[in-house]
Amino acid sequence: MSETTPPPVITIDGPAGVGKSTISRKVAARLGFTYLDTGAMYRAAALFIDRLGIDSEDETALQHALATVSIELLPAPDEFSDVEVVLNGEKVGALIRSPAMSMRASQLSALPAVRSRLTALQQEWGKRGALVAEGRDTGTVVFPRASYKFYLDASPEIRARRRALQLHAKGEEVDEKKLLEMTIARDRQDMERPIAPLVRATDALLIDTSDKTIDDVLLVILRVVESGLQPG
Ligand SMILES: Nc1ncnc2c1ncn2[C@@H]1O[C@H](COP(=O)(O)OP(=O)(O)OP(=O)(O)O)[C@@H](O)[C@H]1O
Ligand SMILES: Nc1ccn([C@@H]2O[C@H](COP(=O)(O)O)[C@@H](O)[C@H]2O)c(=O)n1
Repeated sequence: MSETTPPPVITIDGPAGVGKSTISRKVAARLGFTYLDTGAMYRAAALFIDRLGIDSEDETALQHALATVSIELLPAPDEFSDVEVVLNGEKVGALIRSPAMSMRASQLSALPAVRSRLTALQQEWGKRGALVAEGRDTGTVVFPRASYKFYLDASPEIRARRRALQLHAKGEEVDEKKLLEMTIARDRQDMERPIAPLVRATDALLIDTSDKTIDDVLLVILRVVESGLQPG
């Protein structure tokens, strides 16, 4: 029996608002890889569960409902936009990107039924072609044998500041203190859950983005990938 080599996967993990989507989209565009936003899938799953009103303690009901859910990610029109998320045929991009949905996705993503279903769906993506996958556990759990792994980090204050600027640019009202509190709370939830917590894979290259521009970070990643050397 002949073994085929799986398509290459680059994983980019890190805490909330550190720049994973921004950087991953650019890396994917530069390399011609598909961009996989695993956080968008957790957000869509949270919306799905809440709409059905399933008791999050009811593992069997969750497993049953999630077994048939359809979560599609449509390519973003350009490297600056979010992927479009289609939940059971409905475009839900605008509904899942609010700060409230960020927290809800974080709460529900700790549930075993949610994690096992979404991990399986994400691993299917990895079989179809070259990927840049970003999230919290893409280098540790989803694609432990990824070709290249990166872990982005920056202080919560810097991340909340960047998020505030981003929302401000969109004309949204911003309470930076509240954003900081939510960032810290979400990180804690994601880092302290028992299953697939946010942690740097031992073989991931740590990039502290605090004093780096987006282009600096992009350059570091592309240099590693184009050199063909494993980062870890
Ligand atoms: N190195 C950087 N320097 C300055 N701003 C940055 C940098 N990296 C990202 N940003 C900005 O920070 C904001 C948050 O980035 P982004 O949405 O990519 O983070 P994320 O890690 O995907 O967040 P989340 O985990 O909530 O999905 C964006 O406005 C982005 O432009
Ligand atoms: N691999 C992942 C990706 C995301 N999550 C959870 O989803 C929340 C939203 O993710 P964003 O990247 O879109 O902000 C996040 O806070 C995590 O709780 C995850 O568990 N695993």
